[in-house]
Amino acid sequence: MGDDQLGEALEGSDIVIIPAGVPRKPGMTRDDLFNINAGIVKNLCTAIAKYCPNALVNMISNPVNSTVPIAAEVFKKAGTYDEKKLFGVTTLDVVRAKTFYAGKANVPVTDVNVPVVGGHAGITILPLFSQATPATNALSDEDIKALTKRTQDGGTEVVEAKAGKGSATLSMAYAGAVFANACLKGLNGVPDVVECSFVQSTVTELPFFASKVKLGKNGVEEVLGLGQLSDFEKEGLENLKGELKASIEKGIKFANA
Ligand SMILES: NC(=O)c1ccc[n+]([C@@H]2O[C@H](COP(=O)([O-])OP(=O)(O)OC[C@H]3O[C@@H](n4cnc5c(N)ncnc54)[C@H](O)[C@@H]3O)[C@@H](O)[C@H]2O)c1
Ligand SMILES: O=C(O)C[C@H](O)C(=O)O
Repeated sequence: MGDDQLGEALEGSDIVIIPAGVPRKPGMTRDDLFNINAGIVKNLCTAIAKYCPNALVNMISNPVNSTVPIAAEVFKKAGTYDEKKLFGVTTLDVVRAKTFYAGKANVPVTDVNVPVVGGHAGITILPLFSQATPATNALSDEDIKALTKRTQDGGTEVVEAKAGKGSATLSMAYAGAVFANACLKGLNGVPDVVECSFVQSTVTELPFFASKVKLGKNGVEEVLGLGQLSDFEKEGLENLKGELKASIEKGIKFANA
């Protein structure tokens, strides 16, 4: 298997999920994967532009905060870019936020929803527990801070537990399936399909940002706003912008070098 078979694998695809590349080892940040994964993603996106330019792309390969902008630049150069069709998969952050919230609030996880906005690395992952449903009074400010930190560090926790044998795989498979299924539902005209994703955005001044996105027959139907934030979340939002901006710019620069 290799580049020779890419055309055959991609032709006719409505959706392409990209999990290719190296995972972190303990002590690494997602950005430490940039040097290897940026080239892999660039190569795959060049092939997507050639063989299935209309497909929705679900980007899983890290660092997502940079690989999504790389993909956008590759598609722009090829003349195939459609901002409605490019998604950074941040569903695992939502899965984690839901799980940790359900445990602390003592509610069934299947009933829980928590939007997670920003990006997909460290402090750029911003769970909005003030908007979690079902609402609860059982959580103190300290609890919210701890849940936020655990959500932000969830990937690192797994990488450390696996001690050099990779990163989250089964939970990512679940999250990847949830997100791809939502995309397929949207393509098939199912109404009101909403998931968080890292997409081209005007929600903040940053060109890419994760927030709730309504999915439809052409991919993104609407990028939804942030809603009411708590003071803690407002502070988190301001604090993440510098790192997220730098990661986005790094991807754009790489793709145009
Ligand atoms: N977005 C997320 O939430 C999330 C979650 C988990 C993992 N990840 C990322 O997904 C990526 C893969 O992680 P993993 O744990 O599955 O790693 P893995 O090593 O288990 O799998 C990576 C796969 O990529 C393939 N690959 C390597 N180079 C390739 C190339 N040039 N072209 C095509 N395929 C290639 C390998 O053969 C392997 O099958 C990593 O970058 C990881 O950080 C992201
Ligand atoms: O943490 C990682 O390196 C993999 C992935 O991004 C995750 O959140 O589990």
